[in-house]
Order: sequence, then structure tokens, then C-alpha cells
Amino acid sequence: MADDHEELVTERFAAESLVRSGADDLERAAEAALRPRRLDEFVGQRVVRDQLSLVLDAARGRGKAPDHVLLSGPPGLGKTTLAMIIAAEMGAPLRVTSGPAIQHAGDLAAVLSSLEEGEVLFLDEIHRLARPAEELLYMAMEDFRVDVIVGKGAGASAIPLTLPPFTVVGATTRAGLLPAPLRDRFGFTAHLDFYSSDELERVLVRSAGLLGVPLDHTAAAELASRSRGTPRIANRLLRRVRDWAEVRGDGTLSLVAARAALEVYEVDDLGLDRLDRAVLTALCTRFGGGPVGLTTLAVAVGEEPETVETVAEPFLVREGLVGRTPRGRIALPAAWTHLGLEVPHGSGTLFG
Ligand SMILES: Nc1ncnc2c1ncn2[C@@H]1O[C@H](COP(=O)(O)OP(=O)(O)OP(=O)(O)O)[C@@H](O)[C@H]1O
Repeated sequence: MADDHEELVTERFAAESLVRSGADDLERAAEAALRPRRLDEFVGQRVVRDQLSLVLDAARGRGKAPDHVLLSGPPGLGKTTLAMIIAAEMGAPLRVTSGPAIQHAGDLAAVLSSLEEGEVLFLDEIHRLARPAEELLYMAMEDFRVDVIVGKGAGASAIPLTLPPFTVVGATTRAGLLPAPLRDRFGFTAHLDFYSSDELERVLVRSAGLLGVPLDHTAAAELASRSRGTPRIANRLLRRVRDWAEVRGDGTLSLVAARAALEVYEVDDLGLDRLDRAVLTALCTRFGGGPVGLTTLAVAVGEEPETVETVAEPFLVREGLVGRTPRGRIALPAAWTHLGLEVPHGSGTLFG
């Protein structure tokens, strides 16, 4: 029964992940195939795993739906995977939707009023929920109730509808944008951090096993150190190295194959890709090291500010290449060095 259920959740999730906005369908399908399905398959994030395991065990012991869970952190670190694992561990159905997909409070009311007892509702990009939907969600999370509005204008009336207990798993790359009343309704919040190289190596070895490809230990270490601390990138690079090995090599995922593929895909020694380097280059050469505002920087690299802020910046900040100051972004000395440029005198300070 649990297995059947797990399969159902997985299939449904795989199907849903295929239709998510703007994503490359094939990449998404490949990603879904590598997702850990249980908490003990989930590599790294030890503290989050321990805490979550306690929350789930306690809920199971009481025979109740677990508290609402909020997961934050940069893209590709496992938020969606954890939501799916929570449903699987609870033997509960999973419903997937996202902030941008919910345009009106009525859309959310329709989802909420169709939830089954114990169902896990995964709300991706929860920071992008429209305000009226957000307010409806407060009440549903706290009181397991929604007011369904019937009719329009002066004749409209609200019919209260009691909901069965369910669990919201919210995911956000920008926890700071969540209003406090919404944040406060989550009984368990966790921030996912970048993975260490050792952890990424374990992710790669596991994925190579699932793909049935022979991955050399040195190749795994090389890929891990150039995956920007992110399992999604590690898995993506693994698939590109497999392409290289099959087309231009002898099928073995060796260090030579890894290095050659990383060169083809323009992934540098630190794991920085085209966007990361564009941000660094703009910051250092066009804006003299900054400070420069996020929007101006984003225009300079031809990206949305949110993409620069959530996709490129967290890793650049963590690597000590970029600094965030009240006056804008600045290039730190390591950024100049990484680009092979001379570090200007006094760079890396607010007044540099
Ligand atoms: N801890 C982990 N162990 C093994 N694989 C992982 C882990 N975390 C993530 N992955 C892999 O990385 C891929 C991306 O993870 P996931 O989709 O959960 O990230 P996300 O944080 O939800 O990203 P986004 O914010 O873009 O939706 C998954 O396919 C999964 O296989």
C-alpha cells in the first residue's frame, strides 16, 4: 500500500514537474528520475533532515498531519524533493502548485476545498502568491477553514467551509519577502544551504548508479568541486559528461571526460557558468567594482533582477567574490583575481 502510494506520488510529481513553467521538459524528466524518494536517501543537510525526521515521526505517532513546513534556499538544493519526500514518508497524497499559478483567491480556495485528509500541498515560490490568496491561506493554515464567496457585488455572501487537516509545504528562494503573518503560520522552517564537495560527490555517485554509468572517483571529485554547491547542477553536469563520454570518449566517465565536457559547457574552475561570469565581468569592468544597484547590474547582463539575485548571487557571495552593501553590489578582490584582472587598490570596501 505504502509502495503503491509512493509510486502514485512519484508519477504524479514527475508528470507535474514536466509541465512547470519555462523549464526544459527533458531536463525536468531527467531530474525527476534522480530524485531521492525517502529521507534516508536525501544526501547532506544533516540538521534539516534530523529536525524534519523528528517532526514527521511525531506526527505519525499522533496519527495527525504534520505541522506546516517552510523551506527556503537557492534553486536546486532540494526543496521540491523534500516536499515530495514529506508526502511519501507520511504515505499521503501530494498536490503541487505555485505562487505564480494562483492568480486569484478563488483559485486557491478551489485547491484547498478539494484537499483530502492528510494531503500535502506543495506551494512552490510561495513569496509570489497574490495578496488576497495569501490572506485566504492564513486562515486555511491556522483554522482549516476557508470562506467560499458565492455571488457577486452587494449580493455576495461568504459560506465558511471546514477543511480536513492537511500540511502546507511552502518553498521560497526569497524568505525575506514573506510577510511575517504567513511565516509565523509554519510550525517548522528550514533553510537549505549549499552542499559541500563531499556531499555532492555522494549525490553524483548515487545518480551515476541510478543511470547505470561507471563514474570514476576522480571524475566525481572534479564534478563535485565545480557544481556550485548545488545537487541539480551536479546531476546536470553528470549527464553532460555522460554525453561526452558516449559520443567522444570510450563511455567511461573519467577525469579526462569530465574535464573535456566541462570545457565544452564553459564551466570554469570554480564552477561558475556564463551568467556568473557575466555578472562578475560587468561588476569589475563596467562598474569599476561597484557599488552598483541590482537592477542596473541585471540590465547590464541582460537578465531579470530576480534571476541575478536568486540564481547567480548567492553562490558568488558565498565564494567571497561579490559583496552586498546598502549602496549596492561590490566586487571583492577574489572577483578580479578570478577574472585574471589586477585587483585595484582599495577594492572590496564600500569606498573602493
Ligand atoms: N539532498 C539531495 N540528495 C540527492 N539529490 C538531491 C538532493 N537535493 C536535490 N537533489 C537533486 O537535485 C535536483 C533538484 O532538486 P529540487 O528540484 O528539489 O530543488 P529545488 O530546491 O526545489 O529547486 P527550485 O527552487 O528551482 O524548485 C533533484 O532532481 C534531485 O535529484
